[in-house]
Formats: sequence, C-alpha cells, structure tokens
Amino acid sequence: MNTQQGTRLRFTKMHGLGNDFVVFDGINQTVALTPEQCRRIADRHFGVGCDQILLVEATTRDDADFRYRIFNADGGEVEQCGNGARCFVRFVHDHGLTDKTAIRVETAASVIEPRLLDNGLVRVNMGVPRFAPAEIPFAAEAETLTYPLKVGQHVLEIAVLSMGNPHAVLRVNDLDSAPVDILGPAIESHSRFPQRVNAGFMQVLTPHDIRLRVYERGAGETLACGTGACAAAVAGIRQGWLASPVSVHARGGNLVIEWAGKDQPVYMTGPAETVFEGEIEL
Ligand SMILES: N[C@H](CCC[C@H](N)C(=O)O)C(=O)O
Repeated sequence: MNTQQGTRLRFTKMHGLGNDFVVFDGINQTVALTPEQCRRIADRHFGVGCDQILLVEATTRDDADFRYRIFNADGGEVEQCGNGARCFVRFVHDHGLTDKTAIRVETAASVIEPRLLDNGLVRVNMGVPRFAPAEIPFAAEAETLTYPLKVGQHVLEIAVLSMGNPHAVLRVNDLDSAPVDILGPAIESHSRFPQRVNAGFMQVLTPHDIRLRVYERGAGETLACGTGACAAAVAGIRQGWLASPVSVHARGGNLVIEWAGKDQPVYMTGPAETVFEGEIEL
C-alpha cells in the first residue's frame, strides 16, 4: 500500500548543517511512500527539495521510543542518517510526540540515542562502527586497515567502515582541489560495494581537526554528512592521524565526533534546525 494520489501530507523542512530533510510524522498521518514519490518530494524543481526524506513511525521494540526510516533523494531506503538523527529528536520533541529530551530510536541498522542539550545542540550515540568487509558490505579477501581501490587509472588507498550505512574514506592533501565530482560517483558505484557506498574526502588539519566533503550514496555531494563525519574521524583515529575529540569542518558547518576506540560507540554533536512547515499533495 502506498500513499494514494491526491493525498495531502504535512511535512517539516529541516537541516543539519545544510544537509536538508523533509520530515513526515508517520504516527498522526499515514505515510507510505513509493521510490517515485520520494524522488518527486526530493526534487528541488518539481518537489520540495531535500537530500533525504525522514519518516517518524511508532516502534514495536520495547527498547526504543520511535522508529526512524530514511530515504535518499534517489528514492532508496537506507540504514542510517546522522544529521537526520539530530533533526529527528528536535522534530518529535517540538511536535509534542514526546516530552523526553533523550530518546532511543530504532533504525534499519541499530538503536541510536539522540539527546537535546541545554545549549541547543544535539548529541547522538551513533553506535559502534563495524569494520568486517561482510558487514559493510565490501568485497575484500580479508579485513585490513585500508584497501587499495582501483578507480579508472587511479589506485586509491581507502578506509572502509559501516556506521550502519557504508562509508569509504579517502585522505587528500587539499580538499578544495580534490576531484570529488569525478571520484565521488566512481567510488559510490564501485563494483566492490554491492549496496554502493558514501564516499568521504578528508583533509587532516591537526590531530583534532579535519575538513571533510562527502559524496553521498543516493544524494550526491551534500553540505554535511553526519555518518560521514563519524566514519572519517574513526578512520583517522585508527590510522593514527587523529585523536578524539575530532572537530569535523564540513562546507555547511562543524560537528564534534568522539570515539574511545575499539568496540566503543561514536558520539556526534551538532545542530538541528527547523526551516518551515508545509503540506504536499502527492
Ligand atoms: N546517503 C546516506 C544516508 C544519509 C546519510 C547522511 N545524510 C548523514 O547525515 O549521515 C546513505 O545512503 O547511506
């Protein structure tokens, strides 16, 4: 069953550092979007325009308060969205769906824990990063710290990990001249990533500061990527270039990522903004 033609849906336009979202309350209205309807909503000329669509639903888990579904602009449903998680808790709190400031949210990948802070920012326990190739998924003979990836005539040395969604992280010397528009889509659709991948380009400034650009799976380059920031910080810490906490400077603004290593969770802190409320007829 999908949302029938002619149905009007209420939505809220939000963003986390310019990574923007159309958020639907799927508890007080019936929202069942087809990939084509997602593409239409996300279209910046024929729809509302966004990088991802976020759907708030009731959960059946007794260890979570809500269910959180994420759809990329290309219509594909995915496992995780970090900037969206910060907007999620702001949305459910501001729309009276909870009076809690710290909630547990079921996603396709895990249960994450966003918390509204007194200073207006949001801190999220994004869970434990995964490195086994089969858990990414990524085609590799064995798990190593980095992997050579042949892209055209280049052989790139990438880190590969999952924050619930797949990430490839490449260190570059100068982010402004990095060929993100060429290497981004080539990595995103590389055959060794059977479910495609988010491609992060990281410039290390100091052990506690990086600049980051992410060519996102199913959305293209965004102004910020929360799970991408987590993945880049984890990759840099593992390779000895970085130390927690790491300030991640994206084009849309800054996130702070904390990770104590090994099988510890990654914490992400940053803003979540509401832009406007609206209605759309599908
Ligand atoms: N493009 C991602 C989903 C959105 C992630 C990003 N917007 C974030 O803030 O983590 C994927 O296909 O896995």
